[in-house]
Amino acid sequence: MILIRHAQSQWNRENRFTGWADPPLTAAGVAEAERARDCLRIHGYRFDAAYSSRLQRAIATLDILLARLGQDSLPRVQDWRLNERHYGALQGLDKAEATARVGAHQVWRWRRGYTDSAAPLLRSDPAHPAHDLRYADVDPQRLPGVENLARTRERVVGFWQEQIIPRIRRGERILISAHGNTLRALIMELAGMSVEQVEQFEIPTATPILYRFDPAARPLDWRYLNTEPDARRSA
Ligand SMILES: O=C(O)[C@H](O)COP(=O)(O)O
Repeated sequence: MILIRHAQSQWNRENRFTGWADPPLTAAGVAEAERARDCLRIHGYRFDAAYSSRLQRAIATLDILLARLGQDSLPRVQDWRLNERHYGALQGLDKAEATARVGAHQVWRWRRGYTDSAAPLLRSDPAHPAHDLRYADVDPQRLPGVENLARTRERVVGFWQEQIIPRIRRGERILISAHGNTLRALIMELAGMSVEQVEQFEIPTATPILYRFDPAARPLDWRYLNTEPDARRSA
């Protein structure tokens, strides 16, 4: 299985809290995704199933990866449970401005703390996902106005058990394009990380992670694939 955090988005570049907001990739992000795709192509990766969140930065990253792997026609599933952790009222704020206002430690707790979360978006707020038609098929009670990493982990693990484990048991090769915090939560679960470990764990954009499993879908190990042009052949 290959996991990948989407390439640089407009709000990554502007250093703004993003969560379920939906900025596009930047030109640098497109180039980053193309480097990841070349890395997968050189190693001959092919996939039986492809998943992303419902946010365009993850969908576009997946499309770029599949296009030149000759897998344009592979069906893609967009599952809301792969969306980034919902950042509540922080969404859209500049991370540096937030740091100036409340201090680096508080901002770190919001971003990396396992149980911390910011103020929620109210259900009456038009920006709450319950008003977004893209989630019209989801039970509105399940749509968050803010999440900590623990809550994010619950929905990602639900997705994992329902969608991915049966495929791995059938020997299928899976590609998942998602987000920094959903992948932190998923790898915490698969690798058995402690809360202290996951709080220190960062995932770079557009860097493929190769995850291996035994036939019973028990995780064996994982590593990053090196996308630097000179390193690709020997990775
Ligand atoms: O949602 C965001 O702002 C980013 O995708 C991830 O942000 P983080 O590094 O602050 O968790």
